[in-house]
Amino acid sequence: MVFVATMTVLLLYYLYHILRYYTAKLSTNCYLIDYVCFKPSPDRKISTLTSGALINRNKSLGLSEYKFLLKMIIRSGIGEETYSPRNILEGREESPTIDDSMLEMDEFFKTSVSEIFAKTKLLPSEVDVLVVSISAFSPSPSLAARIVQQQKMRDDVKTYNLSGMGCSASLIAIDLVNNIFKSGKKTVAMVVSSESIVPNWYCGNEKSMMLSNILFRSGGSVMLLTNDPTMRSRAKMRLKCIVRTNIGSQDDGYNCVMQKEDDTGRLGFYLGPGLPKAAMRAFTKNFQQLMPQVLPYRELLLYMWRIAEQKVKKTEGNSFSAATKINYKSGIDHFCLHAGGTAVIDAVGDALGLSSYDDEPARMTLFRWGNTSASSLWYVLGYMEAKKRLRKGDRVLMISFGAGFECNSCIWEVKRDLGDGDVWEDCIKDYPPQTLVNPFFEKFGWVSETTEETFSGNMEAFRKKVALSL
Ligand SMILES: CC(C)(COP(=O)(O)OP(=O)(O)OC[C@H]1O[C@@H](n2cnc3c(N)ncnc32)[C@H](O)[C@@H]1OP(=O)(O)O)[C@@H](O)C(=O)NCCC(=O)NCCSC(=O)CC(=O)O
Repeated sequence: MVFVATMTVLLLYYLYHILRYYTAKLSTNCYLIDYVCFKPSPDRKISTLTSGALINRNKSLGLSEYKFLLKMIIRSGIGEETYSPRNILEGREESPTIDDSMLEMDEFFKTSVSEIFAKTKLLPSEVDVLVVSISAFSPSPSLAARIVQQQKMRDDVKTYNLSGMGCSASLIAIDLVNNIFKSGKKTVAMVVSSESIVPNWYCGNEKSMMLSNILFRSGGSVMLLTNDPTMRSRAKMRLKCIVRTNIGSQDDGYNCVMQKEDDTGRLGFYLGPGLPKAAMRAFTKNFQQLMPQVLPYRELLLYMWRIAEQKVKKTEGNSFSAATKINYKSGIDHFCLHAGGTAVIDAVGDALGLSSYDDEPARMTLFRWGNTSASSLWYVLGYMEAKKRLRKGDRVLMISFGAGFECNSCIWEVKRDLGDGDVWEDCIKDYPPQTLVNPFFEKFGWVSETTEETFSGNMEAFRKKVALSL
């Protein structure tokens, strides 16, 4: 009798631990419950005419800078409907205040954070972990604390505030959450990603710093994630793997994106001409690590064979040129690329042999929203969803780049057919448009034909003509 009782207790004890082990294992998955992107109000749109007036306010620009800006704007892949902070629209870009920066953040927080709770029917009090990734505005108390205050979150919520980590910070935040989830304790995490444009509008005339004014626009995204297996039927996607690469030990990688002052002391973001090359180097390294987790064995063997062949024959090129015949689409269904700029999208697209269908979500995001930095990936994903491209079982590759220089990528598995329109709802039927040409050339094309002699070097007369074109 005693023996049977002892054996039963022992059996129950082992069963309990086996059950706990498997429950904990199940709770280490990372599920994306839902996400929302921010759509600022229509009065914040920055059209060709508003941009023209904005450029004309910068008295430090000479004819060569006007020509550069015109060329860049025409080639940027950015359309007429992106959003700017209010201080810039009000003509106060040279003297931003903390209140201006807070206003830009608050409009996003108050709309999108509230929206995700309404959408998921979760409560702010159910959030255990909050990670905010906003790179270039880091006030005290932190922006994470501001969200806790606005949403009246629990006093044991664990907050993390990632700053200075650039456009790739949203995947860095996901990586952080994924690592927290590995503890096995059931957790709900919220990631809030955006960028602050207000304090970083560049009012000088250094070309590599003016470029950021053309590319970066206001936006933001909020994601709710969990490792709780009881919530997995509600989840949109499950994280399969995430790979992070940092080439900051190499000077050109470290220096190619940098917040700095120009020679006259004007603050801004420097985007070096070497950025696309650094991005490709980081991407090559990142992808080498990601590939074994993505490609089917046949493609993987083919890839390794090609690399070996290249080494034996001592032919030039990176792992992508070695692997030109590799079919990446055999392991990935959708390519969610950071909408950082046309050169970056082109480079990744060429390396992976992507079709115009594959890179359409990134190009359309750049056109409609501009480079919204850390949040841009989620607008790209939103485009895929609004187009009803994401089907149960599909794999989505997200690739992001950011200051550091970092390339971070991950694979998501779609858990059910998705078709939420979110911020694309009212316009998705118009995309892709017939042309991505913006009206800058039509309005200001004459600038490229202008020489110093045309205005006898009189920039005031030149600016007056620009004003008349508005
Ligand atoms: C700016 C562009 C749209 C221009 O397109 P083009 O097809 O015209 O490009 P191009 O290379 O022929 O360049 C045209 C002219 O611009 C000049 N030029 C190009 N890039 C420049 C730069 N960064 N600084 C200064 N000049 C630059 C070239 O020398 C050339 O000059 P000339 O005419 O005299 O020969 C593209 O180059 C682009 O998308 N670049 C990458 C943008 C970028 O850095 N995005 C990432 C943002 S950072 C990010 O997203 C992450 C983060 O911040 O963390």
